[in-house]
Amino acid sequence: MSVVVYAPASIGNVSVGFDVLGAAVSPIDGSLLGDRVEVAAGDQPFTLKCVGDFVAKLPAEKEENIVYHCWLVFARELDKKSIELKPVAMTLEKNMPIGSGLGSSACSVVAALDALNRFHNLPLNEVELLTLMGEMEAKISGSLHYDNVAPCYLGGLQFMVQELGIISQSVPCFDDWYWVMAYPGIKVPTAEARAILPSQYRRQDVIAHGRYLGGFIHACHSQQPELAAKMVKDVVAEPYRERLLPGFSNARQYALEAGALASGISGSGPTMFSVCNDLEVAKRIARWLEDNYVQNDEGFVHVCRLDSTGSKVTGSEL
Ligand SMILES: Nc1ncnc2c1ncn2[C@@H]1O[C@H](COP(=O)(O)OP(=O)(O)OP(=O)(O)O)[C@@H](O)[C@H]1O
Ligand SMILES: N[C@@H](CCO)C(=O)O
Repeated sequence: MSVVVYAPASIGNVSVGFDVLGAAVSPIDGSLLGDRVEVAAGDQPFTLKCVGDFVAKLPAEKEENIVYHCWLVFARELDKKSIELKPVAMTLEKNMPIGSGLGSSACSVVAALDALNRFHNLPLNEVELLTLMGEMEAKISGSLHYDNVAPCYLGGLQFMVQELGIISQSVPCFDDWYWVMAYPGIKVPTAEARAILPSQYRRQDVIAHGRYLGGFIHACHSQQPELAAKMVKDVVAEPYRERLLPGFSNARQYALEAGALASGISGSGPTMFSVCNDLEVAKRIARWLEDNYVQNDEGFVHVCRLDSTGSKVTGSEL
C-alpha cells in the first residue's frame, strides 16, 4: 500500500493580512503548481528519494530536507499516542522553486505530513497535523506563521484565528477572480525578507492595516468584490520588501493600467500576484509579465484560480 499527496502553491499574506491571511492557488490549465510526496512501505525506518524539476536546489544532505524533519515530528506524535510507526520509503517530487514566495517549503511540509498521516490511517486530526505543519514552517523561516501551510493543506482563502483551539478558518472569496502568479526566477529567502522589516510601526500604519484587513474580510463576507480589491494593500511588508524585487513597481503599475483589480507580493517574494475578474485581462497581464518580469529560464507565469481543495491524494504511485 502507498499513497501520493499533492500540495498546491499558496499566496502568503495576500498583501493585506501579513502572517494571518493566505490563499491556495492552482493553474487554470490543469498543470500542477505544487509538490508531491509518495509514502510507501519501506524496509528501513525511513528513506527519502528526491526527484522533480527543482531537485537540484534542495539541500544535499537528506537530514537537511524538511521532509525528514516532518517524519521526525510525525514519529514523535505517534509515540506520544503509543501508535506504531511503520517503516516508510518516501519520495519528494520537488516541483516548486525554493525562496519563491509561492510557499515552496509549505508544499513539501504539507504533502509529507498529509501523506504520512494517510499512510498510517489518519492517527492525527486536522488541528494536530496543522500544528506540526506550523512547527516545520517555523523551523525554516525562524518564526511561526501559518499563512502558507493552512491554505496549502485546507484550500481556499484562510484566515488565522489562532484561538479556541482553532488555527485557521475559511473566508469566502470571489469565484470569478483569476490570480496571475509571476515568479521571476530569482531567490528571496523568507528569513532574510523578514529580517529587513521594522520591529515597530507608526500609529498611522497600524490604523491603516486594521482598516484594510477588517475591510477586506468584511467585503469578502458581504460579497463586495470591488471593495475587497480596494482593500488589498500592504503597509506592513511591501514598502520594505519592494527593493528586493527588481521591476516589481513597474509591473504593478502595468497590471493596474491593464485592468487588474489589485496586485501585490506573494508571501515574501519575489513572486508577484495580480487579481483580475476577466480572463482576457489576466492573459494579457500574464504575457507582459513573462516578457518583462521574468528574469531567467527558471521563471514562469501562471493564470490561476483559488484552489478550494488544498492538499489531496493524486494516486498511489509517483
Ligand atoms: N523540501 C524542501 N522544500 C523547500 N525548501 C527546503 C526543503 N527542505 C529544506 N529546505 C530549505 O528550507 C529553506 C526554505 O527557504 P524559504 O523559506 O525561503 O523558501 P520558501 O518556502 O520557498 O519560501 P516562500 O514561503 O516564500 O515560498 C531553504 O533554505 C531550503 O534549502
Ligand atoms: N507571511 C510570511 C509568508 C512567507 O512566505 C511573510 O511574508 O514573511
